[in-house]
Amino acid sequence: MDELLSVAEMYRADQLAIAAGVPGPALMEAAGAAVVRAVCERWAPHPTAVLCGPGNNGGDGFVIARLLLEAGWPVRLALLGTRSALTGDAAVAADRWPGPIEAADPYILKGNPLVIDALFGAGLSRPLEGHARAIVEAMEGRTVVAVDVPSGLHGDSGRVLGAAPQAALTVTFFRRKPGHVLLPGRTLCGEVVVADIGIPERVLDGIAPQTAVNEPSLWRHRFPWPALDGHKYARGHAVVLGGARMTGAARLASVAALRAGAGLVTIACPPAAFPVYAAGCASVIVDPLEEDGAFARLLQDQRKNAVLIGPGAGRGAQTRAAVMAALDARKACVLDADALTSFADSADELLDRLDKRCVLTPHEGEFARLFGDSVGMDGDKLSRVRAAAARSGAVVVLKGADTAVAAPDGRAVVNINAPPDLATAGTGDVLAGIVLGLLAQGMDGFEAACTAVWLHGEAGRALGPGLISDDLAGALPGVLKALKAQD
Ligand SMILES: NC(=O)C1=CN([C@@H]2O[C@H](COP(=O)(O)OP(=O)(O)OC[C@H]3O[C@@H](n4cnc5c(N)ncnc54)[C@H](O)[C@@H]3O)[C@@H](O)[C@H]2O)[C@@H](O)CC1
Ligand SMILES: [K+]
Repeated sequence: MDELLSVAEMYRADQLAIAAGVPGPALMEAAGAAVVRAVCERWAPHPTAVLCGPGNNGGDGFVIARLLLEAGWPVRLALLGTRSALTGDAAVAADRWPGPIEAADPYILKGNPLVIDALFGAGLSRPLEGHARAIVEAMEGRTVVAVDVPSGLHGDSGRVLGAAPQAALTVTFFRRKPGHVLLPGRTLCGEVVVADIGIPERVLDGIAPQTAVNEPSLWRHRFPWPALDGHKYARGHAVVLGGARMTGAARLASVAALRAGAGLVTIACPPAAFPVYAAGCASVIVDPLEEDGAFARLLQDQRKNAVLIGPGAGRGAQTRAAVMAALDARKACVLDADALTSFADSADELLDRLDKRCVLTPHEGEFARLFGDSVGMDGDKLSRVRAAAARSGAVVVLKGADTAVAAPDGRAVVNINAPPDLATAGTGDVLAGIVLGLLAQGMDGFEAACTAVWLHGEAGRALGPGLISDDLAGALPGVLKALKAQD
């Protein structure tokens, strides 16, 4: 499993490693050596400027400078702050640096050296200003190798505090931090190498991280592959509420639910729209809602076990009533788009009714409308999605290029396989449909959401540039086949 450690958890990992007998200076020496290894694998000896900060990130820099010098590289080292202010392991590392210590002035970047950014790492505690900011800004356009994180990037949030350089390579230690995968951090890090610095794996038992990169090892063992002796009813019957006008959305979602493996999919739609839906995918059942209360009656069928409401549903009282009908019928639910926005003025009415068999799939705008009052929009993406899941009791998928998924019990993942080509109309409807198809097959809400987000990203990658949302479901068989081959 690819855990993501918060900054606090990483400090705890360091402490536990030291308590287990790995000395602090040995960790720093290993960290520096790992950076040098990564650098030497990628660049030939080259004039290099190592910029060291006032803490242990700077200590790593002293180790790096010494090891590069020993490897025959032309190295200059500059320190932000004074040598006498260094303490602990950083002071030990500085003692072992045989060369001069220059002032961290943008002048040191003259001649376009390779820049090793060891100014600030996990200890970043406030926005960069003054001298620190000037030297970071002077890195613009240079080739930068970041130690742990690009300085100024916050390891928990992925946000820039003041300024941060664009790195070509970031070498971090033991495990990635959320800031390496959340935007804009992921972009600023460039290539990320995770180095083993001698922290024993078992320290994770004492930390029990709750955050991970979304990858198949988290949920593959529970993927609902059809059984040889199974039949379509064993694979669930998913229902999609179809709208009167934006009919494409429910059609995209219904096909995606089928491709994700649902045994049957029904679109329940206004009678006037019946011909449009009926002329769509031949594998989808279309059921016109002839009179008031027809949707609730349709859901009385116990075999219909999962419901998607939102894509193209329209905003307002009718959609709110449909959501309440699905919740009253105790179906597994996916609520997306208009189903979320319809509760913008009465968020608590919805949030008080949800449980972990409900998956909400808002983008940032929908999230703001539903959770703006309870959770707010100031926190970073992971904190907000976690708070939203805790508030609602539902699984929340906060979409974007760095989609984050949280369960009400505190688990969360960040998804990193989605290509930018997915930023096109209708892809959200497809995602909602995949979640629905997996819920119909009995997957639990959090696992269904994580699986769906990953499959959606893989389908996007398989198609690449030029993809439109109509293509995505058709790419799922190839993605699923490759996933199955990993078993
Ligand atoms: N045993 C350990 O804890 C290990 C730590 N390692 C390195 O140590 C780093 C963490 O070290 P530290 O906890 O000393 O933290 P940092 O070295 O990241 O920064 C802390 C220092 O920066 C100052 N500072 C923070 N934000 C500032 C700002 N905006 N402007 C100016 N000064 C600012 C703080 O006052 C403090 O002096 C990691 O990122 C990693 O690179 C590695 O050597 C591996 C082992
Ligand atoms: K750094």
